[in-house]
Amino acid sequence: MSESGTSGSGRGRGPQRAGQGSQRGDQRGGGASRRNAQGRERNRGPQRNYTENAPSQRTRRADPARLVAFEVLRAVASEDAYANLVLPARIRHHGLDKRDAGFATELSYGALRGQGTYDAVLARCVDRPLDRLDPAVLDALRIGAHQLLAMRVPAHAALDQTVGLARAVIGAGPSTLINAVLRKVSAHTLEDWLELLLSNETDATKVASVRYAHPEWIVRAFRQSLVAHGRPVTEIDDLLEADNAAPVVNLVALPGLGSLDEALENGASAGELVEGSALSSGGDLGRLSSVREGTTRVQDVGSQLVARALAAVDLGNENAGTENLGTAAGKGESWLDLCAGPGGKAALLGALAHQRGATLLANEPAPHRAKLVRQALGAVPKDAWQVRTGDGREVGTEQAESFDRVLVDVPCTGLGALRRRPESRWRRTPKDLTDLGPLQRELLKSALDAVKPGGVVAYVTCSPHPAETTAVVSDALRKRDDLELLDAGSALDAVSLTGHLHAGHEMTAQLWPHIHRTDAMFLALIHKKP
Ligand SMILES: C[S@@+](CC[C@H](N)C(=O)[O-])C[C@H]1O[C@@H](n2cnc3c(N)ncnc32)[C@H](O)[C@@H]1O
Repeated sequence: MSESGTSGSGRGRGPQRAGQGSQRGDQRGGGASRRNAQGRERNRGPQRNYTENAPSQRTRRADPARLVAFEVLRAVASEDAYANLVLPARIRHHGLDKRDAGFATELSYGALRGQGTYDAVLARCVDRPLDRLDPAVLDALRIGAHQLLAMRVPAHAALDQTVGLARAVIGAGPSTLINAVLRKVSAHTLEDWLELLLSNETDATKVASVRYAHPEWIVRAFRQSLVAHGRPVTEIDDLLEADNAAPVVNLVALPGLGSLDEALENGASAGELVEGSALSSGGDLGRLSSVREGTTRVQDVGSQLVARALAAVDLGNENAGTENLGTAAGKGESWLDLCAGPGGKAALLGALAHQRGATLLANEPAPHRAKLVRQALGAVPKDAWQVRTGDGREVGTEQAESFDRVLVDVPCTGLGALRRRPESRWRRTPKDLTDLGPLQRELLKSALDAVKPGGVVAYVTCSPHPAETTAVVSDALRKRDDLELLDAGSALDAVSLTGHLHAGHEMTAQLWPHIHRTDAMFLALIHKKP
């Protein structure tokens, strides 16, 4: 299907751009593409050469990779599905090879992330409001727009294949509309479209919203978040842009149990922010025996840093101390992970607890997630941990003043991990913030009740929003006089390899995708006075 053109896809600001991949093309004929090892179609040229055929004479077959992307978008829109769960299942179902799987991933994630920008473009090319289009047609248009505006796909291939897909799965009538609309889309580059759409727009929030494909409320929320955590508001563009890049995959070797050697021998590179971490080279991690055994796990570096920071707090006990004190530090301590599912931080904490002769109770109310916690802890010797399936709000009264270290990683909006969940920015609403606030406060209260005098609670969210970070912590501190904040920025520095993350502000700490290349993880360390 692909015909040659010349290559070129400039880096620009806007929705996810396909990076510069290797130019080794796949030379299969028929419906197969000339995709490189990253699944990107090669030889995208600035010129727009269309086949002369009318839509009815063009391909009627759906290219399997595009079909997978279409099915992912449909499941997200009509079944409230999560793209990261649907995509692997659809890839398996259609038997895509590595290149086509890469292409389908980039196409589905990119079309979902960039939806706001593409809808603004499409609105200029369609003769009716977008919400009056058949939702399946709109998804096909979004897929076409992403190929035309942000991927290295030749325009004729993007058009032919998207129209072919529409003919095969939606019908002949809609494919004519899709053909006409995508031709209009292809008349300009993304930068030219943004210029056309935004040159007369004076509202900076609207500009950022369309340019970086984020809802306006999130643009405003991120500005507030930057300010709340002591960062210049001028970083907003970098922050929004970081959300549109495909996230790196980090690995953690469970301390005392796992090793990164195998991952490093297979192309991973050593992590620069925290010990025991590596940057995956991609591909199927299941080929690594250490990953299959569960002693090496996929985990964002931000999560690794906050878990290690909690474990490293010097509680002033004879036995407790920093990791450098070796296995005696923390001996005999009880640790609690109050909101543990699916168990990423619990696995790291469990391994650290085992190393030090401490024990971990991991709590999770959702039975299927509690099962995931057990699986995550599977590589850690069983005498070091237990899983409780129940409401974390009850632990504070049931097991008052029982734990030396408590992690309370509360359910949150996930605004700090938008790059991982391509659809979530369009699903979340400001109401989620207000709905989650009471639960976050009750869980923190339970954690503070459950910790022993002299112990420490780590309040963690994967969101930088002040409503679910600093406001929750200051409310808790206002209500009691037996609490004090420890310096979370210094605690993160102490467990980082660089020693200076510059994440701290007014005793709490905030990591950022555009600064630290981690999820936007928030940490407050609250010490209960002895
Ligand atoms: C942000 S996630 C925790 C992530 C986890 N710490 C990890 O690193 O894998 C929040 C968890 O809190 C759980 N949760 C929801 N309501 C809860 C409650 N009332 N008590 C305890 N946990 C709750 C959710 O099911 C979810 O698994």
